[in-house]
Amino acid sequence: AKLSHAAGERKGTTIDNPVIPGFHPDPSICRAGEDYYLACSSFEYFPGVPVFHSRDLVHWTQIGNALDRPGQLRLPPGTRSSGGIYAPTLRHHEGRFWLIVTNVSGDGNLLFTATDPAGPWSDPIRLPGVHGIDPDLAWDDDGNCWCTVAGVSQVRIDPHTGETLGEPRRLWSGAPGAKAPEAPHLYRIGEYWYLLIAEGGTERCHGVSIARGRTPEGPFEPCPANPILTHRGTDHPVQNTGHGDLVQGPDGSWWMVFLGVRPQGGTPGWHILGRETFLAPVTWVDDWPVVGEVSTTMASPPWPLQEPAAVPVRDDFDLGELAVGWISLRSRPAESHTTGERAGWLSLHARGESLDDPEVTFVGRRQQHLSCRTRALADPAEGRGGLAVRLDEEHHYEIEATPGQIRVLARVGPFRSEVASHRTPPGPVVLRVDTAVTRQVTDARQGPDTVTLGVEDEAGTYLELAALDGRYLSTEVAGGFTGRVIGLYASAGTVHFDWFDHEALEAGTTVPS
Ligand SMILES: OC[C@@H]1O/C(=N\O)[C@H](O)[C@H]1O
Repeated sequence: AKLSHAAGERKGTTIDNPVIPGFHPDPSICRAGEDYYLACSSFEYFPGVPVFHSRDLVHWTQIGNALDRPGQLRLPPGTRSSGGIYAPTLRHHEGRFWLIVTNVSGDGNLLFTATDPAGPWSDPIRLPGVHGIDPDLAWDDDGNCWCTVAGVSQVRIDPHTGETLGEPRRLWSGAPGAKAPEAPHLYRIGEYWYLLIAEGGTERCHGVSIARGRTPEGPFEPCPANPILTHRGTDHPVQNTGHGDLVQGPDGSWWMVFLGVRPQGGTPGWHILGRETFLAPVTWVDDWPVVGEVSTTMASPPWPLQEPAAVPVRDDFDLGELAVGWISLRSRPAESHTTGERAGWLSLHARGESLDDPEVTFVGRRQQHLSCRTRALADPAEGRGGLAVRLDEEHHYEIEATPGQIRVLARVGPFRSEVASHRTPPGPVVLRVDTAVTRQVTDARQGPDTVTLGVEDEAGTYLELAALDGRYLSTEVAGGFTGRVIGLYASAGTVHFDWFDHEALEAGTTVPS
């Protein structure tokens, strides 16, 4: 089942940015005819490397995950949160799709190919001679394949065998003293080879710079206007902008996808959805790219937009397999996640004893809306489990059901607490989590949002059990490279879930603070 994102709705002549909201960082994009494909990093989550399709660069539908077999994606239990799969590069060359990515939790740099980006992708081609993260692929007219990595260095490889051909060479590494030159992408555009990089690190100082040369190996001269994109030192609503990739639009114009965050609340601002995928127009001056204005509402590209079908609010697990947008932690053993054991229900069998455990049976969706409501019908008769908002093993809030009892639990760093407890009649129960962004910031100490957790009785009457400050489930507090994932878990025995609702809450929907 495909998951399409209603981002970028056309209101008059504007579209919304980010074009792929929620934790979709390190976007890499390629064009194949009239189709666009985009891949993102995925860290400790399985399946890995979500792949999206678009015909208009504005509306993106997730069509699969490139790494959806254990043989492709090994994330052993020791894989730390924000370890695992770092930034990918996705390219289309000679009728084939190529994906190169780093698994920093063991396997290093890996190359995958496919004829259809929705999958299946190949088993990994290992690249033992390629050292460094953020590997890029580019081919020259002589058929040489150049692999460039963060730092920035480059080596010629045989993409069919993974063999490195020749010694790695250092290339241009950004402005003198630039921190963390990474996310290199090499392009042949017109008479130049361009080397695009990110620098400054993926936080508030992030930016994009570029250099050009006459050959894929350089030498490269830096653009006098570097960085060509950064919001460092500004109070722009979109921060941490960087890690870009260039693409040509249907009309030949140029565009950049890149990551950014939307801090909420008072000062310094906390981002809760992770690093999201944004789009910006690019024009050329003296054969140098100039990135257009970045905003959360931008002028619509000058071509017809192709809006996909809206994402259904309810997933009722009737499809016999989980939709592509569902992600689990590090692995998804068939025996712990079943759809069909109880017809039309998702059955989760516990492994770890709580969300503190890297092996916990958890399956969730990336939170994509600043304000949203998530509900699920859970039957805890044979176990213990519920609905959680997770950032990592040390930062999560959950509402947990056992037969006849509901508890709200919170873990923030070293602190664990049972925030609330409530007796319920035996049988299935509707669990609910709302997140509501702080709209009116009247006090700099206000957090980004409020997370409320509660239950609905048979009549649908909602009983709120806890309202928690969302800053503790933000990257500014927890660190890391990911964003919130809202999902279902079992921490003992078996818990069955009949359905899962996830929907945006209208702006201004208030939940008590
Ligand atoms: O997103 C994970 C890594 O973080 C980075 N920059 O901060 C690299 O470009 C990504 O590979």
